[in-house]
Amino acid sequence: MPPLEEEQLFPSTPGKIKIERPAHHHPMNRGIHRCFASTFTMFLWALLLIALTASYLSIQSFVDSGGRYIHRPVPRHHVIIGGPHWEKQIRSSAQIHRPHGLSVLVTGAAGFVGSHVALALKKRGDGVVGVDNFNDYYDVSLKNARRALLETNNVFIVEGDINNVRVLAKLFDVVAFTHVLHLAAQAGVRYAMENPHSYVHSNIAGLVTLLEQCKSADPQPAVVWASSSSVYGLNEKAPFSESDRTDRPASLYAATKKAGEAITHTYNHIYGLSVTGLRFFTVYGPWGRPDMAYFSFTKNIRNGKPITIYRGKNRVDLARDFTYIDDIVKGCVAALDTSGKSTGSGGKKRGAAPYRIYNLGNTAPVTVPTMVSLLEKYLKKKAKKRVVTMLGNGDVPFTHANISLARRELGYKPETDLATGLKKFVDWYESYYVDDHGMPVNY
Ligand SMILES: O=C(O)[C@H]1O[C@H](OP(=O)(O)OP(=O)(O)OC[C@H]2O[C@@H](n3ccc(=O)[nH]c3=O)[C@H](O)[C@@H]2O)[C@H](O)[C@@H](O)[C@@H]1O
Repeated sequence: MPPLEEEQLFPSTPGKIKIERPAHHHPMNRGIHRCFASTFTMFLWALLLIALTASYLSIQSFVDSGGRYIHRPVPRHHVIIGGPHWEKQIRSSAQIHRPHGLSVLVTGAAGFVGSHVALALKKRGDGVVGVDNFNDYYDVSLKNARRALLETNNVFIVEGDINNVRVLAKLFDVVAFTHVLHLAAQAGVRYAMENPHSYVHSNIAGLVTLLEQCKSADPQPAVVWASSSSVYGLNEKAPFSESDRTDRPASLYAATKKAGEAITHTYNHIYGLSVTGLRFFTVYGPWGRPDMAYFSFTKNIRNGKPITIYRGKNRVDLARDFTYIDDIVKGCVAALDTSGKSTGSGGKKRGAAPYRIYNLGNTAPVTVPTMVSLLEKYLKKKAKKRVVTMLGNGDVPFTHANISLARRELGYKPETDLATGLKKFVDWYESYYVDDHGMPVNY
């Protein structure tokens, strides 16, 4: 959260109360008036005291709860935003090296999808600047390793939260971004039951802060952002099409993504921002997220630890339309290339701008136990399985994307099946988690 200004913390209400002068100055009136005035003054002081105590308590509880529910950003070193050296790094990172290239601000650039897309854009000659708060939701050293990879490719990641107005304003001061690829978010479906406020902080408040910056920018960038397959919630019609119902989310995570779709629509409608929402379907692959099942199962199987496999109602296996990262990268890049321009500038709309939503899935759901047997095969080790029926934890029984719209309008065509993609993941995992002598390490 940006720091609150002093005026917001201590509203100057007392100074704004106007005390009317009495019309008569009769001594008795004066006595009554003095008595009344001193009672009134005491009353005012009491009010002031109560107001100050209340605002102190509410600030205190805000600060307290903030410390608990918002993931702690873990800076690598003292972060300085601004100054000639910083600006030089940003400009160099944003430099476009091909005709008609893009200049893209990638939020969540140290994340799984963010780091992959940032690299792909840079490699084809686009300008890319990242922003990421490096929070400790999962292993920060993995985020730092992704950052190191990006830095060797001249992609600079600014350490900052998307809720930080000053960081965003500074970035837009230095670079006229043509596009924003907004991937920073609190991810994870079931974790929303443990830490609901972190979802509101990043997926709602952070999104609005970013959109405010985008709408005021001149020129306005086009915005492409990560929604989620989870918005389909209790939808049972398969495969899931973009026009299907999305008003019955099964988790708070899904609800914040659905809210994001509504929020981005208002910025498109009022300010002429070009908006594309991408509904990702369980993205996996090398450099992935350790909180996801395929990743944590790999770790546990390799370390001989048990894994828990959730099962749905009537002992039905859960299934996911697992989508490989390289396919998702192509979908993101195509969405950026076809986004169309925002029409507004400096907060004023000048005409209608595109508002689009696409499924980016694989169209081939696979059950969780099948995913586990593939891992067992590649790791050459049997999993110690614990199967539990898990209801009401935010999970949906299956996901299955209809990708006709993305195929038609983005040329999106997933090419990697789960067996091939998981093999690539396990190969990466086994090369990443080794010591200096090439021996496997537990992390
Ligand atoms: O497609 C999406 O929209 C979402 O995909 C994933 O969410 P999820 O499909 O729940 O991915 P995992 O957490 O990797 O779970 C995959 C499957 O494994 C199951 N699972 C998970 C964890 C576990 O310990 N055991 C287990 O059986 C889950 O119930 C689920 O069916 C991502 O985590 C979300 O960020 C993303 O938005």
